[in-house]
Amino acid sequence: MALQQIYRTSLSLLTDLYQITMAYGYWKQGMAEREAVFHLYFRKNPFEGGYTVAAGLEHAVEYLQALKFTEDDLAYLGSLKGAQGQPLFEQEFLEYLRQMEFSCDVDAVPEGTVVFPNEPLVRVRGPLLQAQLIETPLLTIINFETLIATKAARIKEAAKGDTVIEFGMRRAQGIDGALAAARAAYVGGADATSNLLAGKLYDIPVKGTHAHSWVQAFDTEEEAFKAYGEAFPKDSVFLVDTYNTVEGVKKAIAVARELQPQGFILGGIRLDSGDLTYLSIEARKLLDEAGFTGTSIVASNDLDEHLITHLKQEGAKINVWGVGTKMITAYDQPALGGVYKLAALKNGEWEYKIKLSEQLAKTSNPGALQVRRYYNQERYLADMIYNELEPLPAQPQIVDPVDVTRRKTMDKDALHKELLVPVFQQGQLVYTLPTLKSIKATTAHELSQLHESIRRYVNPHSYPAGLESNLHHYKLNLIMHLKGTGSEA
Ligand SMILES: Nc1ncnc2c1ncn2[C@@H]1O[C@H](COP(=O)(O)OP(=O)(O)OP(=O)(O)O)[C@@H](O)[C@H]1O
Ligand SMILES: O=P(O)(O)OC[C@H]1O[C@H](OP(=O)(O)OP(=O)(O)O)[C@H](O)[C@@H]1O
Ligand SMILES: O=C(O)c1cccnc1
Repeated sequence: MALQQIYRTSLSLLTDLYQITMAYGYWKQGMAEREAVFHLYFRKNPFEGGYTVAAGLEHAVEYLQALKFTEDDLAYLGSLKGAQGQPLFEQEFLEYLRQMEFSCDVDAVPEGTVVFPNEPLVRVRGPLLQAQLIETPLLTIINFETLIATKAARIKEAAKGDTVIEFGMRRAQGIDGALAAARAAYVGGADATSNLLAGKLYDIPVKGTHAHSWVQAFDTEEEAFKAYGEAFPKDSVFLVDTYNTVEGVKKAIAVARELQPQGFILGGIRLDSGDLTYLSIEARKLLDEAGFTGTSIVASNDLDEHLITHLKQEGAKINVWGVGTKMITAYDQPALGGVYKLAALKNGEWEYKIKLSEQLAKTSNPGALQVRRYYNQERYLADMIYNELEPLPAQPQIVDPVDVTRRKTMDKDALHKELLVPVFQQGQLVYTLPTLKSIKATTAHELSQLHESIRRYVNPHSYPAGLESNLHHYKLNLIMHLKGTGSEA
């Protein structure tokens, strides 16, 4: 219950006011218990990339498990006044909220899974009032963590097997921005964090070096290195760029030699400014010549996947990457833009719902959706978004979302997996939350199943993911019906 521990016992008011006003309205209309289906999905991969890494489910589960209005919450809601000073909500409604127990079915894509636009990451089916109420917090949690996990995956990919340490806490968007992002970065690919509380809460390995102030606090750089080396004879990484980087490396080597008889091991040096390619090459030469071939070269300073790729292409001799601001804030795209849309409502029979949009691609999808991922021994082949409430044809076609005349015919039973798995059934948790380490392993495996051309940064290929053709046609007809333009031929 990490989030609750940090903040407070109830997060039930962590939602937009309009969720509660709609809840009140549904309750008054007698619609509160009508069965509804909502989907949480995004429309575009972040960072102009070719994939997205799902994250945040564990926090979403924690939130849903604790969804209960406390006396304090209800007193606050009871104190809210409308424009004429009248109470906003009737006492009887507050009583309904007091008795409310979460009873939805929730299906979701496990954390670490690679996902693509328009695929539901979470599907909620249950009483309309409840399923609506949880829109905002689900989006808050899943949007942010998925965004950061994706950024971290890109950065880890650029590092090509080198260690990546998340150094971003000081630049994060507030406290939870630091904690949730540290976890998401680990899910995506970071190997460790400098954030101690995240390390404790989530069991993420913690790592670090020292700051420039440590060096400044001593009369000379040598004294600073020596003092740090005496404190940490087996775990020292010296920051060498406070005054002159090349001289700093030479001093680090001299101190390491001096302390060697006492069993000192120089774990690494860190570069935090200047030309990281040139300086790392020079540092590597000096270290190797002095016999410190196992000493790591850590680099930090505004790094991201593009700069890391560039430095590697230039031949930089860096093997540990400290990445802060650009990873923890998803600097080049600060929000994922995931949405939560009503897709079906029961009125005796299921009625399918869509939200119209100017563009077909932005119009939401009706039904109770599942994603079937076809794959072979080597890689993932294609994803089919289909309506679980309707039968699947034996040879379903996947419709290309960009060019609807392009179709891919699949054998329904060809090797596949369903991405959404049961998480809550009638409000009861039925999902065993994987450990963070196994989620991280899932991410690495998932990424390995994507063709390189989908993982590249510049103009990545788009992975084939589209609607099953019956669903596609149903959607087109519904759009034409709602627009009053008849139906598809
Ligand atoms: N070889 C390189 N090619 C491209 N960019 C580099 C290279 N080496 C370093 N950089 C990047 O150039 C930017 C400027 O670095 P520089 O150290 O000159 O300035 P700075 O960040 O203001 O330094 P300081 O931390 O001392 O204030 C940083 O984002 C750094 O990561
Ligand atoms: O650059 P980031 O990816 O965010 O990584 C974290 C940065 O935080 C620290 O320094 P800080 O930025 O506090 O000071 P500095 O810029 O003067 O080194 C560290 O030395 C890194 O440079
Ligand atoms: O341990 C480090 O070197 C570190 C930690 C946070 C931010 N920058 C660097």
